[in-house]
Amino acid sequence: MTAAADTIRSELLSIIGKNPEGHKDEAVRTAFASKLEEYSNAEGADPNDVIFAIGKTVFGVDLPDAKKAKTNGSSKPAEELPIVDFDYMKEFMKEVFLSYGVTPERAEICSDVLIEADKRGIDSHGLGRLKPIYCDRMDDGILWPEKPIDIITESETTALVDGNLGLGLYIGPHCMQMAIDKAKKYGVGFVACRNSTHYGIAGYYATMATDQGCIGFTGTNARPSIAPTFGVEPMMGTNPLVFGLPSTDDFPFVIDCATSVNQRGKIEKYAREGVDTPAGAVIDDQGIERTDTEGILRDMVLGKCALTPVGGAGDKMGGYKGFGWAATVELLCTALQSGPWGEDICGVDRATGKPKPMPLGHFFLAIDIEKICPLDTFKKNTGEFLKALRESKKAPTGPGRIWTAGEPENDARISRTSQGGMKVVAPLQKNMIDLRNSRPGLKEKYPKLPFE
Ligand SMILES: NC(=O)c1ccc[n+]([C@@H]2O[C@H](COP(=O)([O-])OP(=O)(O)OC[C@H]3O[C@@H](n4cnc5c(N)ncnc54)[C@H](O)[C@@H]3O)[C@@H](O)[C@H]2O)c1
Ligand SMILES: O=C(O)C[C@H](O)C(=O)O
Repeated sequence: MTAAADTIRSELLSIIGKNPEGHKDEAVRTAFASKLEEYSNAEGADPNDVIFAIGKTVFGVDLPDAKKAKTNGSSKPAEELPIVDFDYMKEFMKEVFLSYGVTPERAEICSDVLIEADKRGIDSHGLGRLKPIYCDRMDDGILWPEKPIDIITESETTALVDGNLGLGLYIGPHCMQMAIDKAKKYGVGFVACRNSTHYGIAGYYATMATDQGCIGFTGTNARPSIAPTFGVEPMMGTNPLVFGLPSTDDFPFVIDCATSVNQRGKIEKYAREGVDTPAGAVIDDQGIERTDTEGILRDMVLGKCALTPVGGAGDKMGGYKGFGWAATVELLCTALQSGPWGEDICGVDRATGKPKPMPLGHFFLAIDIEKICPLDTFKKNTGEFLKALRESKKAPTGPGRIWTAGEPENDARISRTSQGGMKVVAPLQKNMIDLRNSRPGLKEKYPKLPFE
């Protein structure tokens, strides 16, 4: 949120705070209505801000949707953003990878991992990451578009792989397929990987396993972000710890999330939308909560603030559990691989500010279910339990529905597909235009993008 929007919002809160019965007073109602409209026109105001709901239900001020703020970094409200077809978007991303010299087969898989994030509604890790993360790192020479994948050690059921700082987006699928192939032969397959780079949504790999009748398990480390419980220094990546299990549902059970309250991509998304980071997700070097999104992103690079583990800071809500899971992932990504962690993978030389390589580790485990019990039996057992969870008694205070992991992503896929694709927010439109204008061959292929 911009400082101007923030100030107006504080004024609105102050009107509410100072006038507990203000909604009954015509003068207060008028003042609130005009301030709310001012807020709705301020750059960076959040159209989903609860203040609009308070305005409507308490003060009876119902601004038309189009007035509810400049959204998504654009002067257009969300409903006016262009919807771009997924296939178009995937092809565009593939062309970008090809323009860097990535082979067609690998460019295809890299763009598939990214578009899958957008299809699943994981906006933090799809098109939004093409640039700044992957393209900028290739431009900076800290991540290589094309490198061999070397097998360092291998047995029937295990392997250690070296990605040579190529794109994690093709190294990840390669390693998970190795683990699945081993599982299909011997029951289980475990692949540890070193010298890789950012591999995108971990759930992609768990789903590769479930699609092939396996239980999938994966994790990756990442640039240091999470502080230990009772600490303030970013020591661990946001380190997703992810399981996938097939079921009779139309979608697998996939618990795909970071071991921090918020991951960094989500904070980048808040920045694109111009909104604050929710309190509790970030602390400064004194352990004080921070919500200023832009400042957080800047200071995280310098290691001056940290993300809290799942469960939050301290031990009241069990933050030490998230801390333990994040540490487990970091260990599984470094101990077998003798890989670096912490400042050695922060991506920036903190003395000079220059970008530096960030060799990451991943792990992938696949278990072939048929080697233990019939796949259909397993799916039926999982499906029945998940259905029972969803059908269990709902909290009267909640939305009246229970989801199981993987379901929100399935819902997003259905609704986005039915709307014809994805909304491309203004900052991402700009990134696409920049890439089209700067990458060889793209101007000819894309003289006009769908939103131009
Ligand atoms: N490559 C990396 O370094 C890296 C690091 C961190 C995160 N990530 C990726 O970022 C993505 C988002 O991570 P996140 O931590 O923001 O995830 P999140 O907090 O959005 O949680 C997503 C998970 O929770 C489930 N879920 C969501 N709402 C639910 C509900 N109401 N009830 C039941 N289940 C629910 C989803 O099905 C999903 O499994 C993931 O794909 C993750 O793999 C990648
Ligand atoms: O951005 C990272 O370094 C890891 C991950 O993708 C995240 O968003 O936290």
